[in-house]
Amino acid sequence: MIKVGIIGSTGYAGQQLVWLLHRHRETKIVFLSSYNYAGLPFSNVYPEYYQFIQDLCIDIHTVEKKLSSIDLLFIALPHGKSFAITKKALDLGVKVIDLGADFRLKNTTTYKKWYGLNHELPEFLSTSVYGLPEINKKDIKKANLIANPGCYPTASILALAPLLKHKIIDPNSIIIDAKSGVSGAGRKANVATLFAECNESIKAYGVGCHRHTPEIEQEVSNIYGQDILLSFTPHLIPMNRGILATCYGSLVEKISQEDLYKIYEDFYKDGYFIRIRKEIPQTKWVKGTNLCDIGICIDERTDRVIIVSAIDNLIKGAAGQAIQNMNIMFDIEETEGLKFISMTP
Ligand SMILES: NC(=O)C1=CN([C@@H]2O[C@H](COP(=O)(O)OP(=O)(O)OC[C@H]3O[C@@H](n4cnc5c(N)ncnc54)[C@H](OP(=O)(O)O)[C@@H]3O)[C@@H](O)[C@H]2O)C=CC1
Ligand SMILES: CC(=O)N[C@@H](CCC(=O)OP(=O)(O)O)C(=O)O
Repeated sequence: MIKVGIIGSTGYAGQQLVWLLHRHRETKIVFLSSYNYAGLPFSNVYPEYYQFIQDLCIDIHTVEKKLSSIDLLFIALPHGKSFAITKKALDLGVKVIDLGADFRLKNTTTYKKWYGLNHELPEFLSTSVYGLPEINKKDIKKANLIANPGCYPTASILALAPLLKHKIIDPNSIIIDAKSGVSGAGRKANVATLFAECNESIKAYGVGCHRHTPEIEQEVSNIYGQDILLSFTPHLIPMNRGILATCYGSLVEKISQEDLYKIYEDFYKDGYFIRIRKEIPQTKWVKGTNLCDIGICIDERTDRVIIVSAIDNLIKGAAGQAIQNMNIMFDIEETEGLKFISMTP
């Protein structure tokens, strides 16, 4: 049994970890922690867990005392809040999976520029691993610290990786147009995600300046083997969960739809969670699952390729991917606790 603790368990991403781990056969939750709800039962915060999860939420000081009783710490806190506890855990030999962004960007100047914070643990960046299993599985196996990818980057990088690995598109032609449900913004009060503000409306935000841009650029540059700059525009959609990323690139030479389909199938042949679809996917097909559905279209008129990927932001975009990483790190079946089909309707 892998003994785990969850910090930030009362947020949307943390709560989703609890939901998934509850039925994971190889883990035991040792503690859940919260900031505002410390001392209260988890099921007071989320009454749907009544009878199933009886743990009290503990505070950060109690977490520190309990670190030596776990094998793995999940952290689901806002940016900039993970540094101190990550160091304490790693010093005690506890592995860490951080669902936030504090260890994703390898360059501290880039982190400062996009997050407005000084990086407090630069010495950990050379060994932290970007936890996208379909790309970095070998490194994840050996890692002690995983930077779990952002939700938009997960959908975007998985959509673009085969095109870049095989140099099928001009790397400077990439445009990503992505949409997210409101749970992507977290549970904290936020005027933009109030029902009356976002229902019956769609808006672009972070246009030209969203902090996931450098994260996507870093990872696609690694895959391509050369620095890439791209355009990324996120949109808020009035639904609870889901991300749809529509990615465009200019072909460097003509390729048939069938050949490109084969390239994608081959690239993801070991990726249980990646489904290369003959149709263009919808978020509904992956809602509540750890799947990423990818649809491919060659636009012969413009010599562009259009790739559409769909994920659930809280599962493949956060908690599910974190558990997939845990499974790989602890050498258990990669799909343990994650084999769901979306619930319809
Ligand atoms: N939502 C999503 O789709 C995704 C989120 N992530 C990342 O996961 C992390 C958590 O996000 P999410 O669950 O959405 O956010 P929420 O706002 O829903 O939850 C944040 C959690 O952090 C705790 N917290 C808030 N402020 C502090 C603080 N100052 N010190 C300690 N704890 C604090 C909260 O505690 P309390 O409840 O007690 O206030 C809560 O448990 C973030 O880094 C986010 O970027 C990554 C991918 C997708
Ligand atoms: C709809 C919405 O607001 N989404 C969030 C993305 C959340 C996420 O995955 O991001 P991090 O883990 O990098 O914070 C946003 O755009 O800020």
